Amino acid sequence: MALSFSAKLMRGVSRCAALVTPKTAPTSCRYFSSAENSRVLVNLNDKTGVATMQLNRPPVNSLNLEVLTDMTIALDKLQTEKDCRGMILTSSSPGIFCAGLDIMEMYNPQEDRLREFWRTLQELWKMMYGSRLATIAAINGHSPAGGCLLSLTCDYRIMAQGKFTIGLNETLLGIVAPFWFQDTMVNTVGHRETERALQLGLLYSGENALKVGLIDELVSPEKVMETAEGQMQMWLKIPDFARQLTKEQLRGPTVQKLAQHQEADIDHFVNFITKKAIQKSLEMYLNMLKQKKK
Ligand SMILES: CC/C=C\C/C=C\CCCC/C=C/C(=O)SCCNC(=O)CCNC(=O)[C@H](O)C(C)(C)COP(=O)(O)OP(=O)(O)OC[C@H]1O[C@@H](n2cnc3c(N)ncnc32)[C@H](O)[C@@H]1OP(=O)(O)O
Repeated sequence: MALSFSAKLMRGVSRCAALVTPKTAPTSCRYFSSAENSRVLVNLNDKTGVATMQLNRPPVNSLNLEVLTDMTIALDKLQTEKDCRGMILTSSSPGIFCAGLDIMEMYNPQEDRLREFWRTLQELWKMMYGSRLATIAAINGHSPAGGCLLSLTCDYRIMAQGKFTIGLNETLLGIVAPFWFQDTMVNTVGHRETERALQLGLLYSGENALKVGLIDELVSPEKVMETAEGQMQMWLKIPDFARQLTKEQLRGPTVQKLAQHQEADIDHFVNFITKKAIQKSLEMYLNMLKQKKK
């Protein structure tokens, strides 16, 4: 019998539930996942109640089924820690926050895995967008497509200055950002800017992202984490209950919309991605990425 998503989550939680506390760790800092080969590195500072989640899948932190699953499990675990109040999402590879979904999950896919991949992304998005935690994205590098989406699920975005770009560029790959990607963008930058950005597949510079409100602050790369930590202190000055209820009122309807159409969205995604023309577009984009190096 197929396991429900929550059953799979519980199975995953029990698999990685042991908290690892390396001898060298400060006593206030608990490591949920610190092994260098973990795809997601998570620690919780018991003194501040702030967790840090680092994407750790070099070279570009592209999101495959395993990374998405690990993130979902880690977030679920943090949210059940009653003393955890905030989370900073960042990357262990300065220069790349996240290259978005792993295109290899969508290219020549096996249908079962493709379905599970999309469902896991949906679940992660719902958890992140509706999280009881105050969440801040410390965007320390490029953040296209799914990378931009992840940052948009946070309550506040700080990006590193430099040549990095951010945006929902799906149309450049010949694919279409689904309604819930679009909703998240509309809720952040408004309808008109979303129309322009998504149709053109705009990748914004940090300066332009700041102008349209896609990010909240642009700071030098070495200041990204300390700015995130400082900003988090402000968010945590607000009583949790009041902040959480306000967030729920503002974001709940958007989360509900996906929850109500989740199965249809998976069918739609699978039908769309497996079309010959879409596979051709993905192949051309992958070739373009490889050619770039030569
Ligand atoms: C109506 C419709 C309704 C329903 C749904 C239908 C549609 C589906 C919607 C799907 C939504 C999709 C969301 C996505 O996120 S798609 C992914 C988009 N990502 C990108 O476009 C980014 C591509 N990458 C880059 O631009 C660069 O890699 C980056 C991030 C700027 C970093 O540059 P650089 O440091 O120079 O690194 P390289 O380019 O050399 O990359 C190194 C290595 O990684 C491979 N790679 C890069 N990105 C990805 C990726 N996203 N997936 C898989 N692999 C990736 C790259 O090819 C290199 O590989 P190599 O083997 O050559 O080393």
